[in-house]
Amino acid sequence: MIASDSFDIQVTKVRNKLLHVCLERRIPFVSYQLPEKSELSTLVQYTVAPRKLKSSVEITGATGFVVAPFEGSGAFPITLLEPDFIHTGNSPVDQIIETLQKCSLFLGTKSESHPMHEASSSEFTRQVEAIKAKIKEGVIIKAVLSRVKIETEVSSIDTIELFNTLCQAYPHAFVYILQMPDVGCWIGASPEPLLLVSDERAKTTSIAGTQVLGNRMVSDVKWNAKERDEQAIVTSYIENVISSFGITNVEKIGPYSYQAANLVHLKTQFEFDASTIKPLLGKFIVALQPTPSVCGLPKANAVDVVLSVEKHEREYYSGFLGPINIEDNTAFFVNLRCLKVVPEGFAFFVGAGITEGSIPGREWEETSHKMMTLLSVVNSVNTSSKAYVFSKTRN
Ligand SMILES: C=C(O[C@H]1C=CC=C(C(=O)O)[C@@H]1O)C(=O)O
Repeated sequence: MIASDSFDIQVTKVRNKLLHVCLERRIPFVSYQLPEKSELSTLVQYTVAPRKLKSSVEITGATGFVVAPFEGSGAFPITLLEPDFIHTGNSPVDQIIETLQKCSLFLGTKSESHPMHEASSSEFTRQVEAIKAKIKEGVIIKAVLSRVKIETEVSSIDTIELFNTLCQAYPHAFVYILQMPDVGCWIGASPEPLLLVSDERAKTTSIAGTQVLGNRMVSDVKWNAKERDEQAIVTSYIENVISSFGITNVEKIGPYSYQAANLVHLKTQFEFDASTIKPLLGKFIVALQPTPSVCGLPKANAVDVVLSVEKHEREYYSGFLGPINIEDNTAFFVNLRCLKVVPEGFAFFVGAGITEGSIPGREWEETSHKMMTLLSVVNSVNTSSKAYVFSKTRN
């Protein structure tokens, strides 16, 4: 073993200890890995419960970590964790663990469990047809249809180990685990930045159009008209939002093929001077979100169609989340490729963009492939933990 490996193992062990105490004591926390950054950050709030915001507009000037639902209904509040403690790298945890072990403030937090409806493939087909009918009527030009799948065979999985494995498997994604009152415990590996703000520059992206990569090189992937249309809808929406804020000199790159785990998407990136949006951060996010990559167009009609067609609550799936002003990072991601820990096991949330050219069976398959981003890692962790339990019982 080389020295840096043993250092990493030590760092992970220390962080695991901290995260396990937070989980056990139901203390609000988030641990995350930003894309292309190997160092993780863990934020813990143990003195008071995280703040509920009435609107994402309130995030302007805030410091902490925000989690916002797909749609701002009361049952799933926009939540801002304002950390009492931040852990990065190998900083010591013994003292904070001692404090957290004595913290009983959140032990009575009820488990955030809402009944969830799993659509069958025939129900999904009917829903795709219902959306296509709305497109024909001219009510919308695109809507994203999502579904939930609950995996029950996961009781032997340690969620912290799952999170660590996801961090290693997906260094280009935003990987997180979080637990907050009224939000619950969520784990994800999002490929979609909503807004990244550094000192001087801001970046946003349009992602839509999906294929399974398989054995191909990313550069060999060819896109058909339906996929290009789907991506163009998201791109033009984002361009309109940017220009409605009077932002000029926008550098636009794409659309180009972009690998996200087992999949490839079409992506367009926009970069511009951050000074205009910094004082209007919340307003800008409200204008961007939910983008047609998770909702549809026109936005208000698409929200209505999605809410009337889907039989489950999206909760925090397809909302956004990320740090604000934490260690110089303000980085929001669309909450995709995610799961919620529920009493029955893990609830996976996935969706696909429906346009007039959509074929229901293909859209169902696409959602199944999207689910594999997390499910393949869940299965690998599950197999290794079952093998461990088996070898322990035999010895
Ligand atoms: C809605 C999801 O993906 C979005 C992001 C990339 C490509 C998408 C698509 O091709 O439909 C979706 O817009 C999801 O992963 O649940």
